[in-house]
Amino acid sequence: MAKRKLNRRQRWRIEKIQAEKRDRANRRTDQQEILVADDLGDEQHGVITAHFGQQVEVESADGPGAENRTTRRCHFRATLEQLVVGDKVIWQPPKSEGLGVVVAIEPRDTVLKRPDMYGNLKPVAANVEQMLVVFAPLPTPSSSLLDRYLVAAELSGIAATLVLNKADLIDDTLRPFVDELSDMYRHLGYPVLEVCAHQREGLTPLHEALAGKTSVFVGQSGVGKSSLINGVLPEADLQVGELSSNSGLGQHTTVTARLVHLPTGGQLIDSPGIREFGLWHIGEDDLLHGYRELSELAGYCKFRNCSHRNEPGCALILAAQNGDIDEERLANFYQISDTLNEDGRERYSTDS
Ligand SMILES: Nc1nc2c(ncn2[C@@H]2O[C@H](COP(=O)(O)OP(=O)(O)OP(=O)(O)O)[C@@H](O)[C@H]2O)c(=O)[nH]1
Ligand SMILES: [Zn+2]
Repeated sequence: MAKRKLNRRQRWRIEKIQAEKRDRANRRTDQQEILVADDLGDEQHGVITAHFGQQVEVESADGPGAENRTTRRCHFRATLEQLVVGDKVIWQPPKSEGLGVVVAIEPRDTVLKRPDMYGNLKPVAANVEQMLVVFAPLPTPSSSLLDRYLVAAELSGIAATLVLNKADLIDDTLRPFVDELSDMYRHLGYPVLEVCAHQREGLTPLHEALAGKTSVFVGQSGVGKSSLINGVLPEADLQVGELSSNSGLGQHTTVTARLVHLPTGGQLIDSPGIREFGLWHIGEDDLLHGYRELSELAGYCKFRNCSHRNEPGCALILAAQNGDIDEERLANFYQISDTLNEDGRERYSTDS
């Protein structure tokens, strides 16, 4: 059969496909070289402190204090589930020059997830112990939005602390409103700290709350998360600041998370993806479990399948009528529940 002459466009397409094939083959060889190499040292424990596509940064510590910490770039075995910042891992250093290899992930205590661009839930951080939910007099706080973060924290098994920033803006008119809001959450057992990132006031209790734990800051855009993070981080550790400066205008362009150490001994994990953390994957039953005072009562409803909307003998409605629980929380529960679509996914992020 006579060979058909290809036009320029067709030749370009074929060259592109061949280049992609070569690229894939090179990547495979690269991986094989890493995995079959027997020039790796003993297994060590480490924590993922940053993720860069095909590589991660792993930190190991020989003892307490920054002087005992070392970080090393590593590849990871292709068979591992997706590694995220905060993951505790087993890795092997190279015997000579080069990259280490992460060979196993230790079971995660907690995991924060969010949907990727295709809507599939992907982990973004692991082993977070504390969520600092930031709010401020401006933008005007919404208890429904705060509840969303708190529910997400409860359902992830992460302790939550509320941080009221921009205390300098609380005048006599605003004071009763923010106090009422803070008291509602304090009564539920959530600590509420009042701080001012601009005047660096109230930072001592914040440092104390951060000490010895792995924390994340979450909250609506503009409440001052970047300002607070810069306030608690030492000068030398401004990587988080660099990340957050991308989102200073509300544009979350950087997706890489990073774990940094605080002078107080705690750790902070930060990324724009974590800051937008929301109720991505919950159904109505889960939602109730995220409301600590409501879920406790639900067992006392007259009907086992009570929807807690208008049934006689609903323990939640009765408690709200008697003033035993805050009506605002019940109203928020209804409102969030209404935004859950049929397959149990929240249609709106906490950033909306
Ligand atoms: N008055 C006052 N303004 C503050 C304070 N802290 C932060 N701000 C201001 O609030 C605005 C938003 O602060 P950011 O730190 O960028 O807020 P953010 O929550 O990180 O915002 P995103 O990056 O969009 O999520 C900036 O103009 C800050 O200067 C404060 O304590 N008092
Ligand atoms: Zn009920």
